[in-house]
Amino acid sequence: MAAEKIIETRSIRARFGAAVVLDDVNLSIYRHEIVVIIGESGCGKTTLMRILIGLAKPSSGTVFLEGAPLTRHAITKKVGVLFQNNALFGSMTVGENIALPIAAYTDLDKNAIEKIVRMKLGMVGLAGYENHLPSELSGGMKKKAALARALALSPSILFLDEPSSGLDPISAAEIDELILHINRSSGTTMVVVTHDLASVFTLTRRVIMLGKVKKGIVAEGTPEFLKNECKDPFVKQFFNRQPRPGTTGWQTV
Ligand SMILES: Nc1ncnc2c1ncn2[C@@H]1O[C@H](COP(=O)(O)OP(=O)(O)OP(=O)(O)O)[C@@H](O)[C@H]1O
Repeated sequence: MAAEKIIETRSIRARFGAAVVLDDVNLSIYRHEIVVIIGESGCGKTTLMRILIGLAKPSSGTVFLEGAPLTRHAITKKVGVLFQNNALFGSMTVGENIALPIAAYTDLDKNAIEKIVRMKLGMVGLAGYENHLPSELSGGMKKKAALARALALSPSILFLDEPSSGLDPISAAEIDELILHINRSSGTTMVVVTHDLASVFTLTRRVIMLGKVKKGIVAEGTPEFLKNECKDPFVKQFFNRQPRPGTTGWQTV
C-alpha cells in the first residue's frame, strides 16, 4: 500500500519584497515519518515551516493538509509546534502552559485536563514538574516542557524548529532520543528543522535540503546519500562541514 501523504505542497513560492526566498517547492510528507529540513542560514527553512503551519501565506502555491487546503481549524486540531525559543509563558507554571491549548480548544473539565497534563509530562520525562515555573528548569528541561505543550492536543503532525539548538551535546542527544521515542510510540509525524548534522543522522531516513543560491529544494534523500553520493558540490560541502571556497585566506595580525 502506498504511504499516505499528510502534507503536500504545490509550487510554493515565497518572497519578501523583490527577494525570492523559496521557489517552486513541491514536497510531500508521509504519515508517521520523520523528515528533516536542512540548509544554510537564510535559505528559507523557517519561512517554509511558517507556511506549512499556516503562520505565513506563500506568495503563490498551495499547502494541503490531509488532502485539503490548509485551514485555521485543521491546523489547530492536527498540528503541534515546538518553537525554537520554546515560547513558554514565563509567568505560568509548566502545567498551566500545557493546559492552555487543551482548555482553549476542547470542552474537557479541570480534572480531565490535569490528567492529560500529567500524562504529557510523563511522556517527556518530566513527571511531577507541573508546578514548576519555566525559569526553574534547565535548557533541556524547558525544551521537554515545550514539547509536552506541543503534544497537548495529540497532533497528527509535529513541527520542531531547531529542537537541539543551544543545548549541550548530551541534552541534545536526549532530545533526539525523545523525538524518536515519541514518533515510534505514538506514530506522530514529525518535521524537524535543524542545523545539527548529528541529529540529522540520528533522526531520519529522509532529508530535504533547501538552497540559498538555487531557491527551494536542492536535494532530497537519506543523510548518507547526501553526504557521500550526491553530486551537488554545495550539498557535499554542507554535509562534510567544509567552509566556502575562498573563506580561509585570513591574514595573520
Ligand atoms: N518577515 C520578513 N521580512 C523580510 N525578510 C524576511 C522575513 N522573514 C525572513 N526574511 C528573509 O528571508 C530569508 C530566509 O529567512 P529564514 O528565516 O526563513 O531562513 P532560515 O533558513 O530559517 O535561516 P536560519 O537558519 O538562520 O534560521 C532571509 O534572507 C531573511 O532575511
